[in-house]
Parts: sequence; structure tokens; C-alpha cells
Amino acid sequence: MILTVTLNTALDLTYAVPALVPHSSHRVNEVTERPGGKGVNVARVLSALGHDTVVTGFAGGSTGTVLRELLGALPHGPTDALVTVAGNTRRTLAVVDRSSGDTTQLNEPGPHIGAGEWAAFLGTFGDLLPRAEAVALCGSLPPGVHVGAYAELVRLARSAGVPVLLDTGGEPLRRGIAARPDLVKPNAEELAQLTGAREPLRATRDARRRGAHSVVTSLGPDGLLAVTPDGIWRAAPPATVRGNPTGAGDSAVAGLLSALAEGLGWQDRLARAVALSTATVLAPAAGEFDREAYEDLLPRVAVEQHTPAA
Ligand SMILES: O=P(O)(O)OC[C@@]1(O)O[C@H](CO)[C@@H](O)[C@@H]1O
Repeated sequence: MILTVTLNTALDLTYAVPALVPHSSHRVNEVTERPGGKGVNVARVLSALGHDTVVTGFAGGSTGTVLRELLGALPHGPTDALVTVAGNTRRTLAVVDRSSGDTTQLNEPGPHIGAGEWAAFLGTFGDLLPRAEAVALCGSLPPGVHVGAYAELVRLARSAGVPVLLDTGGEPLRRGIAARPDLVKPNAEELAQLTGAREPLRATRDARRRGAHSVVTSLGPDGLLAVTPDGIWRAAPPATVRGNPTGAGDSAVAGLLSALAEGLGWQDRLARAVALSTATVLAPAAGEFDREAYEDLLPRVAVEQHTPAA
């Protein structure tokens, strides 16, 4: 099975409004409520692709209960191995402006995690690891979880011999990358913050030198840039699509993991990641993708290898 970790799970609300105007009142045309947080989205996409998937992390309070009910109601959804905590799982709000096509994201900080709750999580993580063929560590850290948490989890996965992917930002990324994960998937902003470089290739190479085996940078509508021991690759969708980009990065992670689990090489991993993230922009909410668009896009993703070795 594939294990995804979401330490800061979220009940994701998406509001669609005709136009978002600051300082004014809005009528919301459409509301969706989904079980979210980055690793939960990754797991939802993986299970929709037919992979046996388990989610762990934290959930608590009334929002945590709703999140778990929604997760449990998904047909063929991921298995819930979340650790129950005293605090309330956070909500996040994505406001989609139908006139411009832009999305505005508001994320609550999440519940405070106590030392006993972190210890309980480590127990669950340790029990699940031996069964995992890959593990993804995704998203922000809730208050109370130490900033080196991902570095600690990367080391545990590595000593269990399980390939580990890290998708986070800021100091947790800086420390996590130094623990030598197999794969890191920053976006351009997270990468610039980490390396101080804006030019994507330079920044991605710099990130890799900090400890990751491979780095795949998401460049939004321009696709993905991968710096790997087997070479440098660029993968781009055939055309830019308009929609809600929330969760597109999570679907890229799901694509990379799904192809990795099937023993496919970089060409197929990147094609799958780009097709899935583009098909997610066309779906109403994070953790979902337009299957017809995915199947249509997959053979049309342009993947180019730039040099034989990084
Ligand atoms: O605060 P984080 O953990 O960085 O991001 C959380 C989040 O905005 O990311 C997902 C989209 O990628 C949403 O489902 C989710 O609520």
C-alpha cells in the first residue's frame, strides 16, 4: 500500500462567487465541502487510480468527525488511520472567482498537538511503515509539532527502507531535505524561499544538492521540472486550462507515486503527474480530477530530457 501523512488535515470548503470584490458582501453560488489537507488529497487521487492507500496524521473535534465521515463515505477511498486529537481539525477556504478564474485560499492554523499526541502518531507511523511501498509527507505542520518533524519521519522511512516523498515549505522543508528524502516536490515559491534563487533550473539543482535524491518542481501551468540522478526532465501540458488550481500539486504527487509504485521510469512518472494535475484544475475541488480529461491529456504531455545526468 501507499501511505500518505497529513499532520495538518483540513475540512476544505470551496466557495464559487461570480466576482470576488474586497470590502463587499457576496452571494456564494456553489459550496463544496471535502476531506482535505495535502496528503488526504494525494490519497484520494491515488485510490481513485486504484491504489491501496492509507492516510495517517491527526484529526479531532467536530470538524475532524465530519472530515472522517466524508473520507469514509468515498467509494473505494483511502483507509483512515488518522490519530484522534483533542483539538479541532482546521478548515480551509478556497474562494473561486468565476469572472477572473482566480482562486483565493485562506487556511486556518490547525489544532495544537500535544507531546502525547505526537508520540501516539509516531507509534501509528511505525506500525504502518513496514507495509508501505512508498510514503508521502505532505503539507504544513500544525502548532505544537516540532519544526524538524518531517526530518524525523524521513529518517524513520529511510531506515525502514521505504521510498519517501516530501511536499512542504519553509523551515520544515529546509530540515526535511537535509534528512535525504528520495523525492521532494516544491512549487516555485517554496523553492525560491529555500534556495534564494528564482531561476527554476538553478533553484531545483540547488535544492537537490541540499540532500534530496531527486527534486520535482511544479511550475504551475508550465508543468514540471525534474532534476534526478538519471537526468533533467521538463514535462508540460499540451495547453493551459482554466479552473481551480487548488490541489493540482497534490495530484502531481499522486501521479509521481502511482507511477513509481508501478515501477515506471521518469518519462511516465512526469507524464502522469502533469496529466493528473491539469485534470485537477478542471475538477471542482482539490483531491479530485476530471477522468476523461486525464485520459485525453496523458498521451499528449510533452516530456523532454535535457541532459543525461544531473
Ligand atoms: O496549509 P497547507 O497544509 O500547506 O495546505 C493546505 C491546503 O490548502 O492544501 C490543499 C491543496 O493543496 C488543500 O486541500 C488544503 O486545505
